[in-house]
Amino acid sequence: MAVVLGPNRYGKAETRVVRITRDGGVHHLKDCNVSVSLSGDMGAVHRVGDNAAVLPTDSQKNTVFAFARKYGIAEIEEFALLLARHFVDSQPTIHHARVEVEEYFWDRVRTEGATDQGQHSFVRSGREIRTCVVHHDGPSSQATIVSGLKGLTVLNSTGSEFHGFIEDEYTTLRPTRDRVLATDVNAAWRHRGEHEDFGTSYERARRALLDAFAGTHSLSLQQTLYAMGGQVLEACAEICEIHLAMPNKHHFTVDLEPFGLDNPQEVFFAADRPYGLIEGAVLTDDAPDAGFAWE
Ligand SMILES: O=c1[nH]c(=O)c2[nH]c(=O)[nH]c2[nH]1
Repeated sequence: MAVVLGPNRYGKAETRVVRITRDGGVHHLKDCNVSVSLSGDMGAVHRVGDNAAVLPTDSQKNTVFAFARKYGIAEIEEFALLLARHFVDSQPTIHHARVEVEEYFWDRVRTEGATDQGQHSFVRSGREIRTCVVHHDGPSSQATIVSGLKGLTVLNSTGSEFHGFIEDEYTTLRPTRDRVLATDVNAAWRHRGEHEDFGTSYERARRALLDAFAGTHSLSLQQTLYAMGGQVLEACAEICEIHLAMPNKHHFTVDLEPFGLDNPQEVFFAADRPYGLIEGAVLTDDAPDAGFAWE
């Protein structure tokens, strides 16, 4: 029996980089978490510890900071592409780069009455986290770009039903015609190509997700998921595939009868676990092959 090296990759995970751009007294903040993962001619380092082909993860981290200084961070997809291309194109032993970036939003602090407030004071936003994953494997092939978001928490206080499901000997769930539907939207969408306005595209996709969540009278979270994915694809011609993972954040109507009280859908127990986890992909029928986009 012979032992061989299987798929492998390595890189610096979670470089936290904050880029401040000074526009006179007005500052702009970009707060990111960058994870680099490289692969290539890594047989010798695994077999005999020969590091000649290895670009240290420490250098990868330094590159993230240096690029943030040299080029700034506009859209996270552009920054990820810049890094991915740099690692593959500058190092003959590196054949593939995966760069993942998370962006954390900050809002300006604005104080009543003061005119110069908010120019350099920020409060971490309660918004979702914006994400992207870029793969690049050399000048001959197109990079793949997946954008997305995590933790977009939404709730419909009515307009949701769940009935008609299988009832077996273990079923206790009662069918309902009116329930609270809440979820944390985790979504990742694949762009058809490289040349996008990623900022506008992100806002359009996010808007479509929210519009579809609010606008769908839901018979199941699965139906809502499909409607949300479909609306993103309809609103954004530059996107060909979307993956969604949505926990069903159950809100159980509390039985207040022991206290002589009714509860006409007003008081809920918001359980945090266990939760139903609904996952699915929606794509256009002409979506090109995904390649390694989802790896
Ligand atoms: O929208 C739902 N989908 C399910 O599959 C499910 N299962 C469950 O217990 N509640 C729900 N709700």
